[in-house]
Amino acid sequence: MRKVAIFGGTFDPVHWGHLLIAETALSELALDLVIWVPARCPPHKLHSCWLDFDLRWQLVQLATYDRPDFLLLPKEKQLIGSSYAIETLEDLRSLYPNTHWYWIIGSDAFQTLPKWYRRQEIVPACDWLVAPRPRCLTDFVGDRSASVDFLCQQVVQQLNSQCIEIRWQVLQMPSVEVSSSLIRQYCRQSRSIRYLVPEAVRTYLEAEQGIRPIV
Ligand SMILES: Nc1ncnc2c1ncn2[C@@H]1O[C@H](COP(=O)(O)OP(=O)(O)OP(=O)(O)O)[C@@H](O)[C@H]1O
Ligand SMILES: O=C(O)c1ccc[n+]([C@@H]2O[C@H](COP(=O)([O-])O)[C@@H](O)[C@H]2O)c1
Repeated sequence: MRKVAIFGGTFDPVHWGHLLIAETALSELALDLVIWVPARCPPHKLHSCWLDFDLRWQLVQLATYDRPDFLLLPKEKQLIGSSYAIETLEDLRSLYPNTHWYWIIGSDAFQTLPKWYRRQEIVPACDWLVAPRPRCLTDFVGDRSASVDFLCQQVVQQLNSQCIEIRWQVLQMPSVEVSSSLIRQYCRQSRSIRYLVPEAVRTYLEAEQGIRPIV
């Protein structure tokens, strides 16, 4: 049976943190494939995106094009309207039968799982691979991996109280502070985003969007 992970995100824009997470999942779980799914219209983000869907998709393509085990979901396969996880999974299941499914997610997004649309179906359908994220650990001192475990256990309890069982594990990787919001902030402040995003992403943004300075 094939082992495939879905990596959903807004990717506004894609950054090195995303690539590190996908790479860690691929090698730690010996996955066959990571399918990147940029959300056309993220269901839970109140603010509109900085970059439009076509550009966010194109930047993920630039960041992943040289990796045969990273597959970017073609634009035309992307749902029009809200990008609910269960609908993404249902579509991919029909394309990839005989597959064991994983879902890659940061620990901040994992904390929202007890509120996801049709969670009774999406949660048990995948193994959840949680990437530790410093921004949801600000209240903790000391052992950070223990803190991520603690946060995840709280999510498990909330799900269990809704009679939902979950299979999950924390990815073994250094936690990294980089985020799309930080990239957007740096761009607004005309600060360099070199080494925060792949070079091809940086140069494309600079050329297409006139984003400066990129020293
Ligand atoms: N540095 C990171 N460490 C761990 N998980 C991350 C990191 N960056 C993104 N993720 C996870 O990757 C997935 C997609 O993230 P997304 O595209 O929303 O980027 P983001 O950096 O979280 O964006 P923003 O800063 O706008 O919220 C989410 O599950 C998110 O938690
Ligand atoms: O299905 C849902 O209800 C749902 C609610 C919140 C987030 N998601 C998914 O979580 C993934 C990460 O979202 P984000 O905001 O961190 O980019 C993305 O694939 C979303 O479709 C899904």
